Amino acid sequence: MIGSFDTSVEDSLSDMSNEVNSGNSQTSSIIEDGSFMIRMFGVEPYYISRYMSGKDEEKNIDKSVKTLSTFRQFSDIEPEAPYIVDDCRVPSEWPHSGNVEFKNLSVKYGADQDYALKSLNVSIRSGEKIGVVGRTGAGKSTLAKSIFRLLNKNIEGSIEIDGHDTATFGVGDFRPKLGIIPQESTMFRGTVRRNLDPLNEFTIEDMWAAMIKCGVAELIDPDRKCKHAKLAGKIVDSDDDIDDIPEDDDKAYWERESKQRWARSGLLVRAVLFMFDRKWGSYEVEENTRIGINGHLSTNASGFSSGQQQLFSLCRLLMRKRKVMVLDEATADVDLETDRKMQELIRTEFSECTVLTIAHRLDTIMSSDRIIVMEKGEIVEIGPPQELIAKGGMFAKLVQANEF
Ligand SMILES: Nc1ncnc2c1ncn2[C@@H]1O[C@H](COP(=O)(O)OP(=O)(O)OP(=O)(O)O)[C@@H](O)[C@H]1O
Repeated sequence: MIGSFDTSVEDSLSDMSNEVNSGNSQTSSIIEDGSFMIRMFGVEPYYISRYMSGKDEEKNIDKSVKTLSTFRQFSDIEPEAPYIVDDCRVPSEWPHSGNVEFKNLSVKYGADQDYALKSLNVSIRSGEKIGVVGRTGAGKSTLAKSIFRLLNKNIEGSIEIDGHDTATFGVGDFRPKLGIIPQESTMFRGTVRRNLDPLNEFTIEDMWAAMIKCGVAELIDPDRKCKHAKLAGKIVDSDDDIDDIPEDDDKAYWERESKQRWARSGLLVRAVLFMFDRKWGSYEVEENTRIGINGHLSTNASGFSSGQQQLFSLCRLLMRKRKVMVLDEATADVDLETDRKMQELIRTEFSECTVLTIAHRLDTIMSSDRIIVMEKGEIVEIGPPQELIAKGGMFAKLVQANEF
């Protein structure tokens, strides 16, 4: 996952920091021993010696000191729960149904702080779609974090998934078996492919199919040129002659294409292109473009809006369907129309999965099987949305005020 050490240590740390924030267990476990990294890269002694020798320009020194302090921050991170528990490994088929049970779950962020969740008791059936609502600070995200055991201490009670208390498993064992779209989507420096499939688990066809379903294919293939986008049949007419279309990662083709275009262009056009953009035509392989599955995202988000980044997160989840999934404000940054399409997609694609959807927007959760209404860390109402509205309680008031 942390594959960009070749670019610069600082970029990698920034990527890793994002991954940790998004709950990536693999990275968390790697950085939990920061001193190991310092030893591994020899960064601290290296920067100190450069700093002391006074040969660096001021900006390099600043960068070095910044990097050093980043390392120190990582080395201060407290190790989380064991990554793997040898005598309690996750069964290969777990979770097989997706029943989730919160039993007397209480959570605090610190020993001297108030409970953020208070004695939660709720059973969620396999395949149920649950909307979780409540005002700001009600405890919705804490509930999501608890499912992934991102809060390790000050937890009382248990969360059982298909009869197994998740606290008995190593976090590195069980987290990958569940799916999440966190509040803040993460994109990494590198190719679109790396962003969708950092562990090289999927085919190009899987990626295009997911991107088309989530409506992001056109963001990375605006001219509709990539073969697999065409093969997926939704981007261009089906009677296109696809034999002449290259593989997405056929670098030689695109270089040839680029030269041919150059050769075909008239003198005047060539002069203009030469002056303004010598790389015209180099399509899939051009550095620092986000075009095509091998297009590069030059910075973490590379010009994608936060809503578009959320759609990419949904793509990842679509490829890695899990029996239990949590969507924490996963479509909060997209417009209403796109949100509706995404909810429809979630209902059809994840029909057999248990999905907890945390949302402020009424529309996002109205078609849920049941709604959990939270207030000050407690569940104050639970039931099908229409029943709750008819009951005239807190959910009805929230709906009335459209205030989530
Ligand atoms: N990292 C933290 N450290 C200490 N307290 C926290 C932390 N994160 C959340 N809390 C507290 O826990 C309670 C529940 O917060 P939580 O983020 O779960 O609410 P929420 O319902 O998700 O809110 P929002 O709708 O604004 O996202 C709040 O009182 C909040 O102040």
